[in-house]
Amino acid sequence: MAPRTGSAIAAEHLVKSYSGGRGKPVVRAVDDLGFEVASGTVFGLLGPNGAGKSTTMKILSTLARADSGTAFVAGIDVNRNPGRVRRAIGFVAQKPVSDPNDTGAENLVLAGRLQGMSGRDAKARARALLDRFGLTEHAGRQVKTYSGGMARKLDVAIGLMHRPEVLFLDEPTTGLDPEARAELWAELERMTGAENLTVLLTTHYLDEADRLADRLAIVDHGRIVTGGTPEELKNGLRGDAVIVELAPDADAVVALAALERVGALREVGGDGRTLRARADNGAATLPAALAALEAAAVVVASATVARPSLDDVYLRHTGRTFTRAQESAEHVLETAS
Ligand SMILES: Nc1ncnc2c1ncn2[C@@H]1O[C@H](COP(=O)(O)OP(=O)(O)OP(=O)(O)O)[C@@H](O)[C@H]1O
Repeated sequence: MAPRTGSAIAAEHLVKSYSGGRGKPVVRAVDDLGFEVASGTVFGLLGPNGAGKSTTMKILSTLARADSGTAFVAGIDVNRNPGRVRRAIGFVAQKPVSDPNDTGAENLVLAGRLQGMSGRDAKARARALLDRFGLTEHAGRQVKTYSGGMARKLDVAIGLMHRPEVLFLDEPTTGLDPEARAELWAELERMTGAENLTVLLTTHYLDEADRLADRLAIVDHGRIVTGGTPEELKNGLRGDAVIVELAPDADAVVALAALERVGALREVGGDGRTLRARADNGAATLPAALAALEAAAVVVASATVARPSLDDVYLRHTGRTFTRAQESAEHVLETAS
């Protein structure tokens, strides 16, 4: 496959398996996965822990080799020319890369020098990036004194030192508090506009994908289950979500049957005490839904109507809510550790 003009990333039929270790089955982390990212755009890979996002990113950034499939990054074949790909990309991993005992400015200049920049160029670029990320007044402080949000911004700046064409951001805001997340989102939005960068972002936060990604792909069990702009994905669902939270002793089976009898509701389903359905006009349908539940002697704790969210998109394509998928992935990780 040759990359299409205008696409900064083009991946096709990628497969990567890991041995599960002593007597355990092989894990197919990436399973026939492919997508394209237009130059100068932000593309999000959204999925719960273990979906295969990091493995995909590692293949595209040459840190891992696919068992099969092809991938071009910045027009370069990752299998044939990994060295050239590395020079064209920046990679911001989940773990910090800065030296905690050096200052922010020292970390940036060192990163630039390692990438082959002259001392003067590295210092000028470091100054510009410190300014862009609001770190100028902290430039002379050791990184170990930075807050989590500041250290994360520095990691992104380090990834940008050598002016990459494509930036990989692996779960950029995991572990940050809500305020630091919001601040980093704003910085990332400004940065992508100013640097004419292509960004591939992985995240398990629905709101992060919704806010930052021009287009996104939802990944589940190593495969892309659906993709598009956040708006396209949400509009594809037609109608509002009607969400009913049952009281603790309510019978969920009886409640589901009652909702299924309401003509204006479709896709009625349940996840524990939370029941969900779709309706063309959620607000107009809610009274009938509540009346049906009352007639069936089901006690309701709360009921809401919402415009479609990416969680609804995820549910439609995978059969489970994102929160449930994330919880079960975390359970697997805890059991394994
Ligand atoms: N080096 C490895 N050896 C064995 N199994 C691995 C390895 N790396 C990843 N896996 C497995 O491959 C699957 C996909 O993992 P991957 O890290 O790509 O998912 P992810 O969506 O990025 O999740 P996370 O957000 O937790 O990083 C998981 O089942 C994981 O346990």
